[in-house]
Amino acid sequence: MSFGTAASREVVRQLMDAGYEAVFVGGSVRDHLLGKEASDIDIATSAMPTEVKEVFSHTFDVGIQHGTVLVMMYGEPIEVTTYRTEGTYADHRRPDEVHFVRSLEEDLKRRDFTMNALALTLDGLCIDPFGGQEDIKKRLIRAVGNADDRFQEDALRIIRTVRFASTLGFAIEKDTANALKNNAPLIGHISVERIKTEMDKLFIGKYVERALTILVESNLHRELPLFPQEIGMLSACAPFSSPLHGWAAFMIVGKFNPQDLFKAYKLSNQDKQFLTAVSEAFQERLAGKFGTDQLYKYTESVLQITERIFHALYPNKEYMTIEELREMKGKLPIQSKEDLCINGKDLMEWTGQRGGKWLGEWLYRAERAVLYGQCINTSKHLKEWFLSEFKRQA
Ligand SMILES: Nc1ccn([C@@H]2O[C@H](COP(=O)(O)OP(=O)(O)OP(=O)(O)O)[C@@H](O)[C@H]2O)c(=O)n1
Repeated sequence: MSFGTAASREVVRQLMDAGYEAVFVGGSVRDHLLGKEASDIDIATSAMPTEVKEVFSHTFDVGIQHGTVLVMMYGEPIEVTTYRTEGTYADHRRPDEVHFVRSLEEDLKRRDFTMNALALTLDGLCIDPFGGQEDIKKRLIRAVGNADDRFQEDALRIIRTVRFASTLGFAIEKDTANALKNNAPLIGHISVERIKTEMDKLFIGKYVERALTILVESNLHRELPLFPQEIGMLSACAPFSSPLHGWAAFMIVGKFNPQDLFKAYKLSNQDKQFLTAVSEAFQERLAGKFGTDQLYKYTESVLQITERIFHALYPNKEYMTIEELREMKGKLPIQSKEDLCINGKDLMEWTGQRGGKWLGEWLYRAERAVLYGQCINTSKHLKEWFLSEFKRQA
């Protein structure tokens, strides 16, 4: 099975033709060996950044201080990074300095896990100085060299370990697992944005329950800004079909005030909107409210995760599957305001009155009338309904 896109293969070929070494590296090689479709193909080369720029006519300096040049090939952007070692990591996050080197092995040595320290040549030869292929076969996450060093260099790797446990279902090798526990407090050096990105990936992993257990057993959860006490409950809400479903369960199981959660993990406005809706829907569900109003006002996604959490917390209570929710929602006369057959212009025309606040109020009433079956959603029926109601109120 040949690896890489035509564009990425061409970039490797041209670097080699110019007399440099060039190989595929990183997560895409790992995923390829796992039989998964590889995305985000990275190329590493012995050429210095200035030399890479000499080989190609279309390049961009995206991270040249770290050795990365973006090469445009057949309209596709390809990242090419010079083999490098990294200096000290004063803040446990970013290296203070990088040194460009001509040796691939030196470059692979600075990487986090054996499964990520593999390189693939254009001919499909796997360069694997740290036994990454064997670990992939054994389904093991093992740090390259000394695990303490790897985590101390870059504390994000601590969360990456658990994220990979979630997405790949791999076990963590003993020394790496010990180092994970011992270095847990370093998580404090990572920005919440980065933690959030890793948690997003962790939530949608196929093995999320196992990963959540690892997180707690390694005491990593204590270092996170917020974490629910009831880990079993959180797991019971899994699997999650999107990161937001994971955060919703996290919020409800943890009994967190949504505002505290938003602040702690710096969530986006879009995330906040979704989670606020889940929080409200859950309260209504608890209060025994589940009817036309809820079906109408919440999206299928909000309803689905709310039901899932409700079921996990109250397993003996009745629960609706996504198919049932979808069917019930589908039976509503309208799905949203936009489906209403009339608009403000119609109301102005029928009454001869000018626009104003009253329009919104009457459109809302028309929406409820249709939703609750008091009027059919056609222009003719709505006109009749409206004129009689309007006259009655005048
Ligand atoms: N904290 C990190 C992040 C990345 N890497 C190295 O850089 C490569 C590329 O990292 P990234 O683009 O983040 O990809 P992966 O995390 O490996 O995979 P995915 O794309 O699935 O997130 C990794 O494979 C690994 O060799 C590392 O050593 N330490």
